[in-house]
Amino acid sequence: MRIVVAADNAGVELKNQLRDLLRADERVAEVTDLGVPDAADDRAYPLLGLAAAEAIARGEADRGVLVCGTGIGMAISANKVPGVRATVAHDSYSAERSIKSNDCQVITFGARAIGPEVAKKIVAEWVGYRFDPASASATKVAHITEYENAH
Ligand SMILES: O=C(CO)[C@H](O)COP(=O)(O)O
Repeated sequence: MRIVVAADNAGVELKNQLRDLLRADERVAEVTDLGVPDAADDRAYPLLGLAAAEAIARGEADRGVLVCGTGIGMAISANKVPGVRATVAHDSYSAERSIKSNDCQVITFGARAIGPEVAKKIVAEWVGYRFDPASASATKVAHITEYENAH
């Protein structure tokens, strides 16, 4: 699994912790950090979120972990990229269902809303989940893709 990570300056500290966790995870083949590198970089969250989602849409990464203050702006931004599904998931069950029900490639966190240890636990679990393309949920996700392709 190849994972892209990105954050604005509100989320950079948590992003760096999650990046390091993922780099130490033997289930993860590659972790690409699109920035920001530190809190002095004040690029707005959509620039980072869109860049990460575009990397997934181009097939350069399988999944993304995005962090801003709330996680909301990153999710909205990533969802604008055709083919990419993203959500905030600050609890274990939502993170699991974001993969198993929704085939989301992107999970987002709000560094001002969740503690780092909870976020790390959720990410470690999230890496282990897989979407089943033969599941009943796949038919539902297909409606989203069909809409996207038709507009
Ligand atoms: O949380 C954010 C966007 O959802 C971002 O980190 C801060 O955005 P702002 O409240 O507009 O500064």
